[in-house]
Amino acid sequence: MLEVDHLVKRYGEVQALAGFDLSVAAGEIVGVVGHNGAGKSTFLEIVSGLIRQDSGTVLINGRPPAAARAEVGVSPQHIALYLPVTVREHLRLFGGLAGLRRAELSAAIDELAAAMHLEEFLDRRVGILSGGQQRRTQAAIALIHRPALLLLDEPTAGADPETRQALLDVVKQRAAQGTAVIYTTHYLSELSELQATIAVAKRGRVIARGSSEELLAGLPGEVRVTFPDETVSVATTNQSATLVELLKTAQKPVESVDIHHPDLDDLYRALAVDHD
Ligand SMILES: Nc1ncnc2c1ncn2[C@@H]1O[C@H](COP(=O)(O)OP(=O)(O)OP(=O)(O)O)[C@@H](O)[C@H]1O
Repeated sequence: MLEVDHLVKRYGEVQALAGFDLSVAAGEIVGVVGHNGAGKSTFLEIVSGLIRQDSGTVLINGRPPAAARAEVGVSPQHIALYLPVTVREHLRLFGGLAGLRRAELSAAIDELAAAMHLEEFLDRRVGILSGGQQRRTQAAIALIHRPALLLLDEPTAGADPETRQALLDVVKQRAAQGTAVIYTTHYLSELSELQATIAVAKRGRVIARGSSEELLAGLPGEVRVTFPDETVSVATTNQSATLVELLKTAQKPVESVDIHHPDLDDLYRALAVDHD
């Protein structure tokens, strides 16, 4: 559905993308993770048709971004809304621009308002909404015309748990209906919940791709057991077996145990070591 081949983009001295490759199938959710400045937003801006690459290709159902705008829904990282305009007017405007007719548009607004918990403030001006409510409005704009490709750039940044869950549920539902989704986030737990394929971006390239289980498998976690006079800490890929062993062989009272499972931070660290 989306084929991205060797994208390169420079901003003066800064090499934002240095050969970025990614493919996404219909119905697939790909979570793009990576340190600040890895090139995630630049990649999404090119796929959205907002900026142009220096070289490389992007094909959305066989067409370049400029010819495929109607098929793409975008929720940018930074809130981009018209403050004096209501939520409903935003959805009407963007739905209308994407070609939805009256009845279709009203039905789409009602459906999204319910799914994203927007009903209560549908007729309020965006300028007086909270940050989380603005986030939900921004995501709803991306979804209103049922795009075949959904680009969500940190859609849950600063969102409360209710907003986050509403968004995750809608994304799962759309993917199940065949929408291809690219989702950038710094929260690996969201990508696990979405059962997303993870693409790790580093310095303008995708350096690893797989499920979170695949990427985290083999990374060591840690088991720490605290005794009255010392703390023993063991790096291990099998935390429960290591803990049982430590407790069995302990010759003194145990004050506390602490198990650390590998997470996104460990993944970042491991990748940094492997690829520097
Ligand atoms: N308009 C611009 N002008 C100059 N440099 C830019 C511009 N946009 C991005 N950059 C630079 O390109 C690099 C990649 O930025 P980008 O925003 O794509 O990273 P990111 O992975 O989305 O980061 P974050 O997680 O912080 O959102 C950074 O070094 C950034 O400073």
